[in-house]
Parts: sequence; structure tokens; C-alpha cells
Amino acid sequence: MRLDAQDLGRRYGRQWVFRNLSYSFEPGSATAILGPNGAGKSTLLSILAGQLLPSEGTVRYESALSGKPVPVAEVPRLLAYCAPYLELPEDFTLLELLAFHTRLKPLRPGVSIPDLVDIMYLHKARHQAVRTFSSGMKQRLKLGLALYADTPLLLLDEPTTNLDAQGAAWYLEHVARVRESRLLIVSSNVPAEYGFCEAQVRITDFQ
Ligand SMILES: Nc1ncnc2c1ncn2[C@@H]1O[C@H](COP(=O)(O)OP(=O)(O)OP(=O)(O)O)[C@@H](O)[C@H]1O
Repeated sequence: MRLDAQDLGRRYGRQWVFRNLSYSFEPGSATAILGPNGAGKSTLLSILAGQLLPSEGTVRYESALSGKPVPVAEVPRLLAYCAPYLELPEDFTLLELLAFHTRLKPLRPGVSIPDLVDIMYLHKARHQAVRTFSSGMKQRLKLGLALYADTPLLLLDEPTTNLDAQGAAWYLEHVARVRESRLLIVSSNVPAEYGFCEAQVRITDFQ
């Protein structure tokens, strides 16, 4: 997947969050979106995900395989997105949620639901309702679902939110395992969670 942002701007009321943001996200690349609290990182990620309309400018998606444009209606199927404001259906047990979710968004080839439970080290909680999970367990679940989804586009908003040191190391290990040949965008202001990204976009350059 290639993603091309052209002259993007977003405002709420009269207040512009950013303007004139143009950037090409190349297939297989990892890019960090950087900026302090309130700079507009989540707003930009939501626009790139096709979930929020820009106030001006365009986002174009292109298949890396065929070189053909991808209609925005196709993007949800090709996208894995992990963000603090995206909620899980918490009344499900872990195994129920994984069965439901993977029907809509299959896992990478060779990874089964039991494999993913082990990867997320949530085996003991497999019959537990997700609403009873700790915040770190929920974050490992959200990340596990995104990292191990079989999608060419992976967007991670503040990925180590609520993770302890072991969880943060787990995130780095698994993002390294799954990022090959995907377009990865990480929004962050924590250097440890985007250190592997070879490119950076500073939102404050567009304000
Ligand atoms: N729905 C909304 N209505 C009005 N203003 C909004 C809305 N969503 C975001 N904003 C404003 O847009 C600006 C950017 O918010 P955003 O959440 O994108 O920043 P961020 O860089 O992700 O912040 P953080 O690091 O704190 O998560 C903020 O000033 C915020 O108040």
C-alpha cells in the first residue's frame, strides 16, 4: 500500500489543527507522526485511516502490488488500526472476541487464534470477559489484533499506552516481526515506541 497525502488541513470550528500537510508514505516504510499533546497526531491518523474527512486536501491510496488506486471504501478491509479511543466489545470473553474479530479481519497466514492468545500472553484470561481485563491486558489485546491482522496498512496511535516495561518490550519485538512489506505509521511522543521508524513527520511543521 502507498498512501499519498496532499495539502491536508483539518480545523475544528475556526481553529486549524494543521494545514498544507503533504507527504508520501511509501510501501514497506515505517513513519512516526510526532508532536506534543494536542498537536493533531490522532486527528491526522484518523484522516489517513479514512475515518475522518479533512477540511481541505486529499488522501490517495494505491496498491503496492498493482499500482492501481484503492477506493476509500476498500480501506477498512486493508487497515489494522490500534488507538486508545477505539473501544473493544467488552462483554465478550477473549476467545469470543477473537472469533468475532477474525471473521471480519483474518489473522496473518500461519497464526491461529490460540497462537495469538499465547503471543499476547493472555492464556489465563481466555474465558474472561474483556471488560474485566486490566488496562495493560486490553492494550496487548488491541495491539495483538492490529499487529497480527493480515493487512497491508498498519496504523498505531500511542502504541505503548498503559503498557509496563515488559509490555513495551513485547510491542517492539512483535512490531519488528510483522512490519515487513506493510505500510506502518506510528503516532507518538515517546521515542522508545517509534525508534525503529526510518521517517518522521512533525505536525508542528504544518501549523
Ligand atoms: N471532535 C473535536 N472537536 C473539537 N476539537 C477537537 C476534536 N477532536 C480533536 N480536537 C482538537 O484538535 C486538536 C488536536 O487533537 P488530537 O487529539 O489530534 O491531538 P494529539 O496530538 O493526538 O494529542 P495527544 O498527544 O494528547 O493524544 C486539539 O486541540 C483537540 O482539542
